[in-house]
Amino acid sequence: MSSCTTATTSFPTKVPHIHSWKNDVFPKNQLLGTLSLSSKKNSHLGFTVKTSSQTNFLSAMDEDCKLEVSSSDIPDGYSKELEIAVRAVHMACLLCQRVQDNLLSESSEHVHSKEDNSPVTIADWSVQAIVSWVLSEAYGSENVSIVAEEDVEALSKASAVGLLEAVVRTVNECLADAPRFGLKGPGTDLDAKAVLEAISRCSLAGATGSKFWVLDPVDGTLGFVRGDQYAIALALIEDGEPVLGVLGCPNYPMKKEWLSYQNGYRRILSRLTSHTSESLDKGSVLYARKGGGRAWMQPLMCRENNFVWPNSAREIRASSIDNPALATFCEPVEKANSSHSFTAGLAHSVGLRNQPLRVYSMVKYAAIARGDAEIFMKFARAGYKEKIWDHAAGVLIIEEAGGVVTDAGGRPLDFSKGEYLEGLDRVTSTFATRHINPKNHGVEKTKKEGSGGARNNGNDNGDEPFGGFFGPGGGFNIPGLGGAYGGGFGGPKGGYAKGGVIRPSVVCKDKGPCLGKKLRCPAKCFKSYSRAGKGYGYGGGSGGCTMDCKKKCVAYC
Ligand SMILES: Nc1ncnc2c1ncn2[C@@H]1O[C@H](COP(=O)(O)OS(=O)(=O)O)[C@@H](OP(=O)(O)O)[C@H]1O
Ligand SMILES: [Mg+2]
Repeated sequence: MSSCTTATTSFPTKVPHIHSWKNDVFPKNQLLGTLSLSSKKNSHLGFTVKTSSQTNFLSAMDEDCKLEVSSSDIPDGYSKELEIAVRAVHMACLLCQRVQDNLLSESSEHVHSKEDNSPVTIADWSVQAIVSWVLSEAYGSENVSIVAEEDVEALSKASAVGLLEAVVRTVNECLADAPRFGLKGPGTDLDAKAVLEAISRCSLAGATGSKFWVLDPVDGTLGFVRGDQYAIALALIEDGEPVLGVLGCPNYPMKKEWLSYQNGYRRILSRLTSHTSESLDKGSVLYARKGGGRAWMQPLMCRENNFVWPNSAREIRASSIDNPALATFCEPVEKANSSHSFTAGLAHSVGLRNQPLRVYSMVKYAAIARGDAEIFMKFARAGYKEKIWDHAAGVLIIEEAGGVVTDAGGRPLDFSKGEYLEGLDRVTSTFATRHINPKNHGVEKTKKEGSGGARNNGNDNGDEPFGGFFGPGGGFNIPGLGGAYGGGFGGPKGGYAKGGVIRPSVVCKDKGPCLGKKLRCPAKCFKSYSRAGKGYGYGGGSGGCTMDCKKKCVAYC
């Protein structure tokens, strides 16, 4: 019998409640306390981990703690890959925490500029090196294809000798800890050549293969250098679809309530309190594999402890809130990455009332998967092409947690076309929506058709569900999306134009008092947009409403 236990939570009772997030990442009045987290009671004990199928690469040090429990409802595929990926990401989180601590205490000596002016730190290269090294050791470098964000160009220059030394040192410090994560270390330190090789083994060319890993070593580099949220994102893609996703979120705590404690306070408090696996300053690692319908969240381990797989993981579920007024959407912190004014208009038009949750990096995906928010909107500048490593891990985790991820047109994201997400609907945009029963809400149909709200612009009888993401009668209707692109709503017969905006109408198909009744969105629910911002190019009108086809038979804003 396993002697391992799940550590209990240590939470100081007299902690000041502080809402002042750096850069307003979690704005004041943010709902963090008001959204209900729909967590299942399951522990991680149902998760299959077959130690017999693992290679010697996994050290024997935590054999006692491995669970031999099998589970019929979780597919067994990728269990070895998942375990190694989770261990590697935990190790990378520790590396990043160390570098971030140094960064915050030593000024910006460790921050460098890439050609696109985004800051890149020692952590980016070091994480890429260690993940590449770990995967190559596990499978043989010739068998592993990794697509990752960083290259070695800047690091190989004669002028970057000091930088390279710092990366090599960081990599070796981290790998020296490998046994604590149940991974075999290199034995002797890697030299600069080996580190550069590990980094450059990750090539963009691999993105066209049928099976490859995709890594964003530090997603949300801005958040990282500002001492805020960031993520380490590792996914395995097979035949164009993510099959494994692991998201390391070193500043995203296990408990939603802890989000309201400012990062710096959490760090100080945790040093004053006893360390457990859920100390206040500890972040988390989220993971899932395709088809299981389950996603998990683990606390980062304390620095002096050994990592035990898969102890302390708890199942997470996407939110089940279905009232837009209670829902929250996430979006990037930086306006340059996504138009805040556009999303504000869209949010208003669909009845979202809460302040947006602006958070750096793929932690937005973590927030949705954990049920801290319901929707993710990102509308990048025209011409910007989304990269696969900024989405792959998060998409899978959300989907397995019960959410839906599509582009603005309701189509699933396509990871089969190389380094970029090609063919995103019109502008680059992604949506992550809450858990919803597709059959009840008309999503299945729109997904099959390969479109969503915008698809219904061409609806010529006004009878079909609009809104693409969610049909009438439940969930959020997001008709504003189609309208905001200039298409309006409804169609030549079913729609009604006012001020350049076509109002949708719907004939209710739900059995009950509303069956057959025609509902039309009130005109006041719509307003026109000329542009969302320089360079964004969103035109047309926007607006939307919710149709209650179940009980009250009314359409309201
Ligand atoms: N102009 C522009 N538009 C849209 N997206 C861009 C743009 N430039 C960069 N990126 C990519 O966005 C990643 C950061 O996205 P976020 O959603 O985390 O944005 S934000 O940091 O919260 O503002 C960021 O990831 P990292 O580079 O890993 O930080 C980039 O891949
Ligand atoms: Mg990124």
